[in-house]
Amino acid sequence: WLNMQSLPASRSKSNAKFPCTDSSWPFLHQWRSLTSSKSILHDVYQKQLRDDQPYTLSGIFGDAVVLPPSMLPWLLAQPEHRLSARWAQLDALNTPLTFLRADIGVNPVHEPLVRRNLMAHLDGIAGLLHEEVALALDDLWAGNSEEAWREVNLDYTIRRVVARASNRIFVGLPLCRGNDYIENCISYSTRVSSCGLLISSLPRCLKGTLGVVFTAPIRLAYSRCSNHLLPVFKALLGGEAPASPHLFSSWLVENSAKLSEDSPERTPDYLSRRIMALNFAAIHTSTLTTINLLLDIFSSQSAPASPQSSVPSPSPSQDAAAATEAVVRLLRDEALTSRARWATNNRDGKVRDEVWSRARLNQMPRLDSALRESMRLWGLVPKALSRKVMPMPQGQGQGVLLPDGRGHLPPGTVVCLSGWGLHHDEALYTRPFEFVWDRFVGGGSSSESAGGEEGEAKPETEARAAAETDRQFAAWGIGKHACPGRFFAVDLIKIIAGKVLADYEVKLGKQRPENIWIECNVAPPPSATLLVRRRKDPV
Ligand code: HEM
Repeated sequence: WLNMQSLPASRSKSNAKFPCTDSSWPFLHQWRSLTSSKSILHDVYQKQLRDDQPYTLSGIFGDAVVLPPSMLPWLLAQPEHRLSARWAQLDALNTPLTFLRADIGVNPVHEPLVRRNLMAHLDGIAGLLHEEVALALDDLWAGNSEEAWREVNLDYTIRRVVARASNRIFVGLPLCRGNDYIENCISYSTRVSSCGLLISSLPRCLKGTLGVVFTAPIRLAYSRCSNHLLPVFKALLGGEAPASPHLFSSWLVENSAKLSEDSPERTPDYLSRRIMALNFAAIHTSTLTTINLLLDIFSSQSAPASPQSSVPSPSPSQDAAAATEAVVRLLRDEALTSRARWATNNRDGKVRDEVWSRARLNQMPRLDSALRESMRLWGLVPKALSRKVMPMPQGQGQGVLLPDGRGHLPPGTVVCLSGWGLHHDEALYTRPFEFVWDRFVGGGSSSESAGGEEGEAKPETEARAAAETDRQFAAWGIGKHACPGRFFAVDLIKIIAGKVLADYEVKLGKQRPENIWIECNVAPPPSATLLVRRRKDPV
């Protein structure tokens, strides 16, 4: 623990001597990386396919050594105490500072509950997620009128839908609908990311003092959220509120009872901070992924993946709007078929009750494929699988040797792979820069040389569900540290997108707005809007 703390906190400087990803002067490539990471990450991957060498990537927010794709199996085999995923994540956003209590990030007791309890309850919570999504979307998109078209800001509205639905499972009713709580959850999760990045750009000597100033907005957001969370946990701990099988706050309290009497993890304050760490993991990531998916679907113009596909190819004479309409129709048909199969209707044919379950969500292969394809195209971590070289106990050597003597990495070095390069590798994905929505439905020619997680050969037409990880798809990470919340996130995003497809008419301007890059972070533009109108008679 002491060893870990004594490592340079964030803004890693690579002492390893590898060629730079960019031939300009060292100072210049830090600045160039701020706006040009997309081409830098693409070029370095292409170079590595030829020379199989590591490269140093310099950036304002820290340096990293980009390993060639051939080293992926070696990287995955390294134990956490040598190459640490956790410390790479903690450093990247300075979470020991930005989570306000170092041990919330360093000792993530909420993580096993995501792996175990959240996974085990996915079936039971799908209906709750749907109920919250439906209400939140109607509040934010439909307003009082079903007649008029409305222009909605995607970032503003989807962030609130995601925050409300996630908190339906994290803390339950009525808090998940409390305006002050939700606004401050959003503020907290946004500020942990932005302040974390800002602190990363500071010289080490200024982090302590300026860190306190920069984290002030996070303190404020936490303090406001804790006004709501502390009473919830006091009631759960005191037995005044019943435990619930589908509530993360209940699982946290149950778990804390197994810890020693004097553990701070048993206090309402720590339990509240755990909920905020979950909000941080869930809100920003799921919001951006949903927005990318909606923008991709409602601007889709690509030919289908397979010539046998049921989607008509846009011909030169067919206008873009007709091509998009054809894709939307197929996805909407799937959403409506699913509703028809899982709903009970009133006598007048209107839906009375809908069953939501994993079985239902698993029967939406078109939407699954579109989501996976959107994540392939825009994966939120273009610098994938970041790992930090940890110091070894005395006598066991310092640092890590790369395979085949291709270099030595001193402690503190951060390594990664070019996830962007991997996802846009023409040998793995035909038409790599296009949104081919049905690429993973099966029957497509998506990943010709695709292998599974264990490297086994996969047939060309293999369908891939959005939450699956494999060695050609790094959007969730790969291997034992792959995102444990991905099944929950995929269910939520499919529920939101399915609802939009079934119940709303949507128009997007002529072109999909360009995503923005800030160093190795890529996101849809916060100003992106859609024109929406609630369908009068969705079915
Ligand atoms: C679309 C939404 C999401 C995306 C794109 C995403 C992506 C990721 C990625 C790329 C990693 C790092 C993997 C690595 O280093 O190899 C990660 C880790 C993690 N994610 Fe997610 N995530 C999402 C949603 C969630 C949600 C909803 C939760 C919790 C409910 C969650 C909890 C976690 C945790 C606890 C880790 C750390 C795992 C570890 O280090 O072993 N994520 N996520």
